[in-house]
Amino acid sequence: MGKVAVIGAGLAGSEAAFKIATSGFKVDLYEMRPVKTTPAHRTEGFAELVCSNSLGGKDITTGSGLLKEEMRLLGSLIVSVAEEFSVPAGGALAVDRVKFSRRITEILENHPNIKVIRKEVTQLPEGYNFIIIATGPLTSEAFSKVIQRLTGSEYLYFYDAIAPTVDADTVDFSKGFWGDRYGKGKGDYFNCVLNEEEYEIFYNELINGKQVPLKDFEKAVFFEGCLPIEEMARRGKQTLLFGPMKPVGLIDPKTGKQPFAVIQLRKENREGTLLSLVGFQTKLKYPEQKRIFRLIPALKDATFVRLGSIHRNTFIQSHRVLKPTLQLKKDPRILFAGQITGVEGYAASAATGILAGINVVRMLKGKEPTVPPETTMLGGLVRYITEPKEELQPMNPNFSLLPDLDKKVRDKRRRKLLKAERALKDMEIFASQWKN
Ligand SMILES: Cc1cc2nc3c(=O)[nH]c(=O)nc-3n(C[C@H](O)[C@H](O)[C@H](O)COP(=O)(O)OP(=O)(O)OC[C@H]3O[C@@H](n4cnc5c(N)ncnc54)[C@H](O)[C@@H]3O)c2cc1C
Repeated sequence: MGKVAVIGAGLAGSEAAFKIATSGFKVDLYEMRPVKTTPAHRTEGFAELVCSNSLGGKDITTGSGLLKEEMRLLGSLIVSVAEEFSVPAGGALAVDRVKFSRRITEILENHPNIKVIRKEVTQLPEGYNFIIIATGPLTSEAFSKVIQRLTGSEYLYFYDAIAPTVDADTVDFSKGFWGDRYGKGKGDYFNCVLNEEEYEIFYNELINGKQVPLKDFEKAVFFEGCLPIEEMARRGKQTLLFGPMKPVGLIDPKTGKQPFAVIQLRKENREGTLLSLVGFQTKLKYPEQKRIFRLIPALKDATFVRLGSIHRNTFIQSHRVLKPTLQLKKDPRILFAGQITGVEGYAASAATGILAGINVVRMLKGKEPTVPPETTMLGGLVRYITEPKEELQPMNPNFSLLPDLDKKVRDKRRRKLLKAERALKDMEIFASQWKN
């Protein structure tokens, strides 16, 4: 029988170890807490929720709700324990975080196939047939260096500067034009145009917007390369016009002139259904981001599918180093799961842990590793993080990750419902067949 190590007993590592153990295989689960802790964790419990106590919405017409339903079909430990200790939270699955983590710890510590080893892993442990790395966004420094050696240093990020992303369907394309600066490129940018007066209003709101207070461990100096947009604006009224809002090299076809200022939107996925605001990473509070960015004429009615943020986050460039099966291309006996792969949020991290566990079980049985169909949220998510692109930014589950099944259906909710039903049907088949 093969030997498996799972490193990190967070959301992803707990799911992976549980899947392997309940499939009848032995697994060593390494967790460094309480011997060494992270700047965000407070306890020694497994699957500790470090911030919000919510695992996101339950409605299957939301990306996060659909993903959790798929996880349930795959026998998720996190989802079943979350339901056991849920607390009222409207449409969201929120939990009593202490009882939740305590129960998961109990289940894993008492499982006959799991051996828990409480120590910081500083080298890749030897003597294992398969290793799952699930050390999360706050991977210890010593182990980050190991990952860096495994993936190549240029493929490991330590800070995460996320720019807001909007649903392309909600952008007013009459308030700007497509084009690259100096005509270089393939026309992947949409330029939202602002005149002087619009810029003035936007600028004043931006510098006075309410910011999220920095947590102690985040009080790092911002890199010049990823300054929050409002920080940059505070350096002077002209700074943005020479930075991310510079209009040079762009001619508005409507006026034949260079606009006063632009905000560029870049396609975030192949289909172009998601567009991100280039260079607009921010520490503004979420409601402030929506209010202020909707002052940009083209974004007046925009739906934000992701809001901007900057925080410490260790993650690999999965699209360069991982297969969709979550195996390291260079060494397929090593798999990655959780936020370190570039997915974001409790549920998405846990879901990738289940997939890593499934693939290790398959390989232990001498079978090829697998990926859920692309019509499922988990299938869409792992394809998204591993498909070729310029750069990876952490990704939440979102409906635009799934192929459009019926473009003719106008009603958005109905289209989502159709996608969700199809996803669940396909996941049910996958869940019943992955063991074969
Ligand atoms: C400050 C902060 C706030 C967040 N808030 C939210 C939120 O509100 N909602 C949300 O959905 N998501 C939030 N996230 C994201 C969320 O934490 C992650 O998506 C999720 O916890 C990731 O799961 P994971 O299993 O990948 O990592 P974790 O849950 O972090 O698990 C990784 C585990 O690995 C252990 N470990 C690290 N290095 C080593 C080592 N060398 N040896 C042994 N063990 C090691 C850690 O102790 C930890 O237990 C937040 C993240 C951070 C950092």
